[in-house]
Amino acid sequence: MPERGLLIVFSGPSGVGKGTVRAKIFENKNNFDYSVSMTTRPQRPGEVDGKDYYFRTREEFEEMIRKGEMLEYAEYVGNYYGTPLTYVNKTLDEGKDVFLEIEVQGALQVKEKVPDGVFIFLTPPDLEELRGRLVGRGTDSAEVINNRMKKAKEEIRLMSEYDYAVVNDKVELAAERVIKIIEAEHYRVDRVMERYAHMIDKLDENI
Ligand SMILES: Nc1nc2c(ncn2[C@@H]2O[C@H](COP(=O)(O)OP(=O)(O)O)[C@@H](O)[C@H]2O)c(=O)[nH]1
Ligand SMILES: Nc1ncnc2c1ncn2[C@@H]1O[C@H](COP(=O)(O)OP(=O)(O)O)[C@@H](O)[C@H]1O
Repeated sequence: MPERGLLIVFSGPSGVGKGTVRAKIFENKNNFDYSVSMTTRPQRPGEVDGKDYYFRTREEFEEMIRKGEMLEYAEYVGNYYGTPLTYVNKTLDEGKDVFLEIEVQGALQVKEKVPDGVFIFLTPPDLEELRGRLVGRGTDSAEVINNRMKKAKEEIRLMSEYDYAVVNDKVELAAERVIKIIEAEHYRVDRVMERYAHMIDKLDENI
């Protein structure tokens, strides 16, 4: 059996740049896979079903919840978003790290279930900059942007629940910081001791 991979949870308020930083991270070859989320929100132009999200109806989504097929899910600005469990488990079992990009409520559910996950919060340098990015992206109406800003403030308050906070001042820098965190997590002493249990277990032997 290969060593189980790490579950990496990457969150931050809407518009902070999660998608952009994630794309930068995945430009490099890494030993982690992206878990494609399921959502009931309408598909945006350019988005591909099965790549950006699995776009599903509310009925289909609720059926998955009923069957216990979601690692976590949340309702966010009127739509469901969630992480299908099968892919995550299969990939971790193969020894690969899995990267989840999810909002805060979902991240807190994962923390309950997988306490040894790596929880990384992406934060904007300031709130004016965050609003500017949401406006600049041009995908949401003024009303939706106001809702997202309100939500963003609640989310930033929950930053303290995470293990790491990365400021997204520059995309390249933020991506580099995340990659370094993941690398370092592999060398945490508790993880290494587990990996090298075959050696630790022999310390009392006369070798
Ligand atoms: N809990 C949870 N949140 C998710 C999941 N997938 C995406 N999200 C979050 O849902 C929020 C809204 O996503 P989206 O509609 O794509 O908007 P955007 O991230 O602002 O472009 C973001 O904070 C996403 O990170 C998921 O599987 N579970
Ligand atoms: N470091 C950054 N500096 C300036 N603009 C950024 C930065 N990171 C992301 N953006 C821009 O901010 C907007 C929101 O980014 P996006 O990745 O869609 O955010 P999220 O996935 O967190 O909602 C996009 O237009 C993106 O190009």
